[in-house]
Amino acid sequence: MVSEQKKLSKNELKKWVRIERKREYSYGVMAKLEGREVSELFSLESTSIICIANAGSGAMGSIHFNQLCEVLASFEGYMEAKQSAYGRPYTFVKYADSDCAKIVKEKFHMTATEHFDGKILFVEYVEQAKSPFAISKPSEELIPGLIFIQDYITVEEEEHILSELEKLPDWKYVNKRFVQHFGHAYDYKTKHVGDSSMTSSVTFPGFIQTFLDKMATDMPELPRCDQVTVSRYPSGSGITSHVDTHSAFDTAIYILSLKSSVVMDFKNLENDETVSIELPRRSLAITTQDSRYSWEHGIKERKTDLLPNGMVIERDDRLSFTCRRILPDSICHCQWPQYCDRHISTVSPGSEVNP
Ligand SMILES: O=C(O)CCC(=O)C(=O)O
Ligand SMILES: [Fe+2]
Repeated sequence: MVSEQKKLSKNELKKWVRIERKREYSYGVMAKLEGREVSELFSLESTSIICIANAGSGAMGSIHFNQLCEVLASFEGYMEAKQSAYGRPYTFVKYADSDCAKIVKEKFHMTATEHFDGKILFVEYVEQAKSPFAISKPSEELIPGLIFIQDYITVEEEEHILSELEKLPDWKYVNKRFVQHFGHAYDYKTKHVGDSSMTSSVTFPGFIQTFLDKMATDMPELPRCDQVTVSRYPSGSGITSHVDTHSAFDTAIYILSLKSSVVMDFKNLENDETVSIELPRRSLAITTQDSRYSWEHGIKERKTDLLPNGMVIERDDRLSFTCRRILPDSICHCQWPQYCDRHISTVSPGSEVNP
């Protein structure tokens, strides 16, 4: 580096020193906010995840997150970006592999480009475990009966579903979120199959049918769904802790997360123990057994989430599919009579019925 510096003119050297100072400052801010040493933040080996240390929600005069994503998404292998919590001026971006990430790092690190009006980015590789893309594997032991599949759909499948969802008219507003119901007519007021004031359509749009067929093929032992609720959660909204009504739906409830990850809290009704897990975008969570019948699940109303590995990230708008099979005779045969609505007619305060 010293010999290279010698070749620089005085002005170039001054500029270089200024950029170096900015870089050190950005890394210092990030280390402080992450509660780590600068040396622990980044990986010297190339990885598929990069961190833009000076662009994010709290970066003054910096590049807006959406603008950043738009540019970085135009590079091959782009999968997803996660923004740190508000006030944390850095962003993590995941590519399909380290070769794709390398092209982006080499293009932008310490370099002014036309993409960002000459602004310079500081780009480093990050190890998966120290990133918000750490594999989140909620253990079956923590929440019995919960089946979790990371990356159940591909980036392309998610893109297709999201573009189809954009076209849907008539979202209904319910408790700060928006919903659409598809499939088997089901009346949420009477809790019976039949007349439905809230069902958009009893036949599924093609892109939902394709998804249901995929699940039926992959998991033939589980109930085949005939009812789908599509929910759109503006950042900051959530869903009250609840158990999907026993007598309304069959033994497995499927939740597909789209566009943004979120932390979902599960509460064991036997001892009030709470376990929070991340539902990354494109993942599928299936509640069966205890997780279906004797644990509540809900999403807190807040704009940021603390991930299991300690990272704090900003929520984006999230969409989800909740897929279920309706019990035609409304009779539940579960082994949790103490929590079953065939025995209990009242619902605990604050809970939602058939969200
Ligand atoms: O949207 C989600 O992630 C969960 C929705 C849910 O729990 C429900 O609709 O019953
Ligand atoms: Fe639910």
